[in-house]
This record gives sequence, C-alpha cells and structure tokens, in this order.
Amino acid sequence: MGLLIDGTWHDQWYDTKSHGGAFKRSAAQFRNWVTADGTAGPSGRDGFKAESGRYHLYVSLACPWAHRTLIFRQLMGLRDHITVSVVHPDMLDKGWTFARDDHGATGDDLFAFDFMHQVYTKADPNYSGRVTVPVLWDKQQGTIVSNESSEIIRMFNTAFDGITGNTRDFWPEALREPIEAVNARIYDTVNNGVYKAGFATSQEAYDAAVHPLFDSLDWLEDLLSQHRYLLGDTLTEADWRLFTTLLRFDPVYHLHFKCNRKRIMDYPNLWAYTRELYQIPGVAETVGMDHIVRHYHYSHDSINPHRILPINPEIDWMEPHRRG
Ligand SMILES: N[C@@H](CCC(=O)N[C@@H](CS)C(=O)NCC(=O)O)C(=O)O
Repeated sequence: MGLLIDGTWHDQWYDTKSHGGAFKRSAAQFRNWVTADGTAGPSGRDGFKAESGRYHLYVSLACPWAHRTLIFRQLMGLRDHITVSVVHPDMLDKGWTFARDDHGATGDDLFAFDFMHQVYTKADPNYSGRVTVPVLWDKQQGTIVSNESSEIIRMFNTAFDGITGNTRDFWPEALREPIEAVNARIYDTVNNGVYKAGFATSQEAYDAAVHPLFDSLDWLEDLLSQHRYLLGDTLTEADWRLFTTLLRFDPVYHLHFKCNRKRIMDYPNLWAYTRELYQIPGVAETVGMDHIVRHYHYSHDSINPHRILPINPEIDWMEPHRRG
C-alpha cells in the first residue's frame, strides 16, 4: 500500500493519525469524460469521443468501486468495445500489481507493466496521489480519462449508445435528483462507511462510522420492504452502487472491517434484493469472489497480521429471491 509523490512510489499506509484515527478518502484526480461526440463533460477537457476499441479499463475484481464499472460495461453491451485488464488481488508494498493468477488476474494487456503505478506515471510522469482502480485509459491519446468510478458509470450509461444500440438507462433524467439524495447517504454511511469502520485506528472513529452504517442498513431494509428498488420500480445506478457493497458485506466487511452487528443475510429484504441483482443476467460474471475474499484479508496486514483467510458463511447467491 502506498502512493506516488512527484512520480516516485512511496510505500505508506493511510494517514489516520492526523484525523483522530479516522480514514479520509482522497478525491480522484483524473476527471475527464468520454462523450458521444467528444465534447467536454461536466469536468475536465474535451477530446474523448466514444469509439469502439479506443478505451481500456483497469480494474480489481476485489474492489467495489471498480466492480460498478464492470457491471455497467456488461449491462450496457460494452464488452466488445472496451477492453479490460484485471490486477492481482494482493495489494502489498508496491500497490496494485499485474502479477497473474489462476482466478482472473490478467496482467497488463496494454503495456506489460508490472505495477499499476506505472500506468499513472505513463499518463503523468509527475503524478502525486494514490494509485487507485478503476482507471479508464484512452489508447489514442495515451492517457487516463478518469479514475472516478461514479463518473465512469455515467459515461458507460449513455455515451456509447450510438455504437451499441443500448436502450437501458440507469440514470434517467426524471430520477436524477432523488438518485443523488439516496447516493449521498449510501456513499457516506455504507459504501465508504464500511471502510471508515474498518480502517479506523481509534474507538471514536470506529463508533462514528459503524452506528450510521447500521442505521442506514435499517433504513434500506425498510425502504426495500416498500419498493422493489431504491427509487421505486425502476432499477437505477443507485442500486448498482449499493449492490457492490452488499455483495462484499458478509464475506468481508462483517468480520474484517468489524461491521458485525448483523449480516446482510439477517435482513430479509436486503438479502433478497442482493440476490435479485446478482441474478440479473450478466451480473454474476462480473463477480470475482476469490479475489474479494483474498484481497482484503491478505492485503491489509495491519488489520489481519497473519493474513489468514477466514472460512466464511456459506452463501447461496442463486437462491430464488421472490421479489417483484
Ligand atoms: N474514488 C475512487 C476510489 C477508488 C478506490 O479507492 N479504489 C481502491 C480499491 S477498492 C484503491 O485502488 N485503493 C488503493 C489506495 O488507496 O492506495 C472511485 O470510486 O473510483
């Protein structure tokens, strides 16, 4: 685990000391947008037109943020148009690597690099900051378009529709405002909430994260007893953003991040909803449970110093969900 400072790699764990033991996630720095005609998006510059074969996605199968982008690539019919490389699940002193394994780590298909940080310095030799996945790479200009998953999924939602003929829309105009409101609470208390609980290095920081997390799960359980999806009858990006955290909850966050007041399995509606989303055609193919369980337990040796992988509950993702 580390970061780049002026283009040089430093092996360094998250700095929680200066924030009273609390984990603070830093903002992604590459914020351009692929658009249908190459005009600029909401941030960054123009020049990233949607074209088949032009873009490459670097992901970890373990990572919930990267997982969102894989789900959108799959469901928006982008598999033949956007290529993918998968990093190795172990993120140790050199950060994400391109070592291969038998369970889906592919190596770097573009440059045959050894480390993810080399992709960042290829885009910007003086880059300072964390080296995170996902990364959307432009093969034409040889640079990073974006390393912000919430924006990459919005690009994938519509920018390539003229090429793919996709008609699905997980960010419909009419629901954008309520989607933002639901996303904001879920991001802070659930998606990032599990990390804040897990990476806390003081009791206060842990308490400040874990209580809002379970308050939100109670709220979501109630919401999903009334509606099929978060925004009603329409499946939206808010559901996919929640899904990648729910999927990792019982196998990882419950034990490793000490989010253990309840499991997702203990909430009838949340559990059935998680299975419903998992069972949507194409989604199961994006799930790399081996990498999920391995990555967290093996990489975070300050939390799990002996790197022992737990036995974990048996989970039947294909059990009928009976929703709808
Ligand atoms: N804002 C980013 C966050 C991505 C992120 O934090 N990814 C994690 C993996 S789950 C990572 O690569 N962490 C490496 C690090 O922080 O050094 C996004 O949503 O795209």
